Amino acid sequence: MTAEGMKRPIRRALVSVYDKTGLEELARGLHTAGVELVSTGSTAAKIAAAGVPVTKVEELTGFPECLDGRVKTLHPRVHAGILADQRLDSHRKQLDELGVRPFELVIVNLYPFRETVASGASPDECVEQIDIGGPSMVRAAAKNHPSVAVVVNPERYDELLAAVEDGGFDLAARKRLAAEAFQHTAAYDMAVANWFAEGYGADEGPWPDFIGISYARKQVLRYGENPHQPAALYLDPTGTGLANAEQLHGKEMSYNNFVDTDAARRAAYDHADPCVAIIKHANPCGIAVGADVAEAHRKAHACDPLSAFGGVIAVNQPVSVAMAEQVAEIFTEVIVAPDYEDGAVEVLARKKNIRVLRCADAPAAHGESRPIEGGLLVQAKDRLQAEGDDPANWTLATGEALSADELAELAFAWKACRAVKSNAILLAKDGATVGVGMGQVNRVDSAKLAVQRAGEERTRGSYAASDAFFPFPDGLEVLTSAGIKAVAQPGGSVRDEQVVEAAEAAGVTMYFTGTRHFFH
Ligand SMILES: NC(=O)c1ncn([C@@H]2O[C@H](COP(=O)(O)O)[C@@H](O)[C@H]2O)c1NC=O
Repeated sequence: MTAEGMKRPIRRALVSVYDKTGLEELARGLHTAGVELVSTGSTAAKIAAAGVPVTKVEELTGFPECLDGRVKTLHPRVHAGILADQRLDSHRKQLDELGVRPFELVIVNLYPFRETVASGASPDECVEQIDIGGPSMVRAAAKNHPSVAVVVNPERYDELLAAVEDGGFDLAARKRLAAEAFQHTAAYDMAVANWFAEGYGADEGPWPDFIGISYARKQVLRYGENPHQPAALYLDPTGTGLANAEQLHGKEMSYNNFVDTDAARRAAYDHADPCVAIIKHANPCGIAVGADVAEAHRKAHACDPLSAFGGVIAVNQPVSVAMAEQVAEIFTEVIVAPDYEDGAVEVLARKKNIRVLRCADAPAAHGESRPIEGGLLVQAKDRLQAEGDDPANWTLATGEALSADELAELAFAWKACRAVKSNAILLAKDGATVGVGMGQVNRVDSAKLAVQRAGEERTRGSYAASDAFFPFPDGLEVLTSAGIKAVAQPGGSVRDEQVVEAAEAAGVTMYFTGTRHFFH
């Protein structure tokens, strides 16, 4: 037998758990298998109440649990029992001399620090929930995995009982458990370190001097952006957002599906009315609002049906059966919505492959980050602001002031433009995009693309938005000569005067928003 396959029988276990899920069954099972149990305060009380013999830690240490539980297991009799390397004659001899008996199993889970912080508890209450003795035992047992098995997750109890009855865990299993244990304490410490950094660290503005990130693998993906790139999806500890969406139907999500679905949600949630965004390669090929989601979808799809083929659809409200019927007619990679009305998923499921996702959370408002070589860029999310994105705060740069309805049309174009990769020029009419020019390295080409996509008829009388100022009049002139009615742009170029003159000469209304929405 290989060393990896060698099992270590479990005779004595140390059990100290905050989360007591499954504890009684576990204790009974261990006892039946002949394992002696040693345990702390209320864990021991619960085991004893279940009629299972248990030794209290304080009987073992000869020292009372004290300081409101701050000191329970922090004792050499406990830690020598966990840390003795049973492969070494010298360690076994020392344990004998000291009268310490070894543990072969440690079962611990930690005080709920993260949950306590999330509950809005006071700093003192949060600090009290920083587990000290628990991580010490977990780390000690994980370090000593050649001799000790460590279990930190109640979901492993069934597996644990099966292993105990089967002669114990082999070394390979103890290594896996040790890896899980160190992940558990590392993620725990990361939460503590972040909390301290945010509250007590040397901040600069809102930026803590340390950001700890812990991710746990959710799934291995078929491949990454391209088939030769291996890829996987990891989850952060928030348990929210797209990465945690529930898949109701369809093929497994791919890397690109996730990227596009993220972009689609970003676009769809900018509008209060029922809104549908259709995304290809992280850019919108249609965004529209409507009286209901079915109408919004028809309008969004009409923007660019050619590009919408194989698109990713996000909706900001539950999908109706009527909308599902429409989507089922079009080849669609993914649809994501906060929910689905009765029967809608069944209609969508007529297409075998379409991935149907339910994600109840709106996209999070907190910061966003982007790794660069050797570092991480972090910024506040580009949300729509009260100023700048509210037409009430815009400045009329030239032309006739728009009516309230017309201004709402221009505001829709402005908001929709935020979801387009820079340089972005977007044309809209009747609460729907009609032409989107995205991702060009100059604004003139983006303008040309938007006009070309909209076509002559739809461009005439449309409402245009530019994600950043026009550095020269040329980009604007592409739009005005194609007949747009009005345009919203941040303003702020050194050549604003020339740009305003060009708009004036064309008889086009121009508003300065004062806010920029670059999106790279
Ligand atoms: N201080 C200690 O020596 C100590 N030893 C174990 N704990 C924790 O106490 C909890 C279990 O305590 P109880 O059995 O009293 O419910 C576990 O979450 C364990 O991680 C401790 N608590 C905090 O550090």
